[in-house]
Amino acid sequence: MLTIGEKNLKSRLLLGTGKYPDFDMQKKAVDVSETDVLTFSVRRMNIFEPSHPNFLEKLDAKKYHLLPNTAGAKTAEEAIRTARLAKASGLCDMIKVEAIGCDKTLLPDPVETLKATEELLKEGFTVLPYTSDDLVLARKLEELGAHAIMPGASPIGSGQGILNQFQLSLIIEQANVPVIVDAGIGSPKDAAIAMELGASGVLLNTAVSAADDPVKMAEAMKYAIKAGRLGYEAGRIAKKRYATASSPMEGISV
Ligand SMILES: CC(=O)[C@@H](O)[C@H](O)COP(=O)(O)O
Repeated sequence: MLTIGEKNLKSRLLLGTGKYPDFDMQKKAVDVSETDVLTFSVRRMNIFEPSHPNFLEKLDAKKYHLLPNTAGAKTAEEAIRTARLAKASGLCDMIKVEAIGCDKTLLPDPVETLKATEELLKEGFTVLPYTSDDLVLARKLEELGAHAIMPGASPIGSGQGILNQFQLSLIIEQANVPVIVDAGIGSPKDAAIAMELGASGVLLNTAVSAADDPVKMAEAMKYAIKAGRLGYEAGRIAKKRYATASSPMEGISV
């Protein structure tokens, strides 16, 4: 069980809702993933225009914890405004803070992320900031009261997987709130590695929505995250420089 703020989640997979070939495919992939949390960009939702297309329309939104995100924001002010809009529309009091500092890499702006997180926490939101894999920044976000830390594995939508396992593992080791690896996951292997490192969960979108078969990939991600978590809990063996026989001969008289 994963707990973020007051939400208890059965699944450790948090899924994005954008970029699917169509809404039927999106629904099938979401169903098979068994996720509890769906994230979506508030700016793309037409939340106050029910007649406009809404990319959650095929999903039974009541079955999920909705995690609106502030994608498109570059400043704390924009992120805060977007979060308030999501709350005012009655969608949810959880928010994924995304304040982008670089158009090419979509890497987060640390200063604006901190500012937005601080303000939204004061306003009573459950705040999950998307951050770089920087240990000190992660710690500062936690000190502010962030309910989870979401370090990127690699740039959003790049599918490059985890670029710096060392940095991620430092964040995981020191955090006292859930660490959700967010962005850049390319394959089930990447998701399993994140979980084996001890992450509390994985948030991903493109790896599923842009896969040749999004439904199959959603299922693969579900199993990879479960397998990674089990492996982490089971405790892997230590790496050794030289071989140790799997069937030791000591004590056996031939
Ligand atoms: C949907 C969402 O929140 C993305 O911004 C998120 O960071 C996922 O990134 P990937 O598409 O790389 O999985």
